[in-house]
Amino acid sequence: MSNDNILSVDHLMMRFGGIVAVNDLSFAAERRKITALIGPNGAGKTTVFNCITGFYRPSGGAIRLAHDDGRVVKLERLNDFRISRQAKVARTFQNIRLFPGMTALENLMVAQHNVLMRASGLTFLGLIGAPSWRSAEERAIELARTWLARVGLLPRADDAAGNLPYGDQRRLEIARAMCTEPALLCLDEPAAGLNARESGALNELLLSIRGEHGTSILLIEHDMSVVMEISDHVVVMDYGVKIAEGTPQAVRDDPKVIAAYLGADEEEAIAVMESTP
Ligand SMILES: Nc1ncnc2c1ncn2[C@@H]1O[C@H](COP(=O)(O)OP(=O)(O)OP(=O)(O)O)[C@@H](O)[C@H]1O
Repeated sequence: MSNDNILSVDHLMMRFGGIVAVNDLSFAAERRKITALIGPNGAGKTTVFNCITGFYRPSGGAIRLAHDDGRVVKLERLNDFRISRQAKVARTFQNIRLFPGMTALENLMVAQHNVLMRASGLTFLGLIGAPSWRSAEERAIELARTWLARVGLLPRADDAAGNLPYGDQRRLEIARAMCTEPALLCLDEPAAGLNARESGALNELLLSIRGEHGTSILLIEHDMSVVMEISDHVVVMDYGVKIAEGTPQAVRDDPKVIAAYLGADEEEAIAVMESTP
């Protein structure tokens, strides 16, 4: 890997009472690349995400995010609100967390709440319809419509998010995260529950977010067809520690990785070994 890392995780520790969920984990995610974090169930992947995105305060170690302009943010010291606002880290969750009764467009407007609240002068300018507020609102609608189009959901902009098919809801969540204009996009199992066609569409979307949009992506994923096809770098965890990292091809052929998956779940082990990068 080059040294242009957007994220550096150094000696990360996370303990829950007597359980050591993440044990002295170090890895980096390169700027404008897709880094995948994989490993059998319970390996500690989501805990790492929760530390990066401020849901958990790590028991030890450092997590640094380096912006394009050289500014470095110490994520382990910030709460989740500041991490999304100052560090520009956005995430999606294993379970879909949209507002089901709001339309697809409204879900993307809610994501821009911080920008709109500032533009509204904490509601006053919004109430009187000040020009600065109106132009901020127009920009927010434009950004929302751009991302709806990018994920193929513009025709369904006015449909309730909860009425969309499952695969569409997953893409809408990614669009919502992108409306916050993140420097780093963290996706927790975005392919969970998708069929092969939907996984293919997800791959294309993530490659375009990395390629055309230039956003760095950190991905937890069990679907090896996604991991092997789109990742630039793969970090493999087992029992809270890193057991391997490298290109998709290198980790797929690594005996330690195969052993970890064999010990965990036969179906997953076969998926790793049969996957083609
Ligand atoms: N809030 C918590 N309190 C106590 N233990 C926890 C907590 N969160 C995670 N753990 C434990 O930490 C370990 C790692 O869990 P984690 O969810 O990070 O694994 P994972 O690799 O994301 O698993 P999966 O692929 O199944 O989502 C597990 O043993 C889990 O039970």
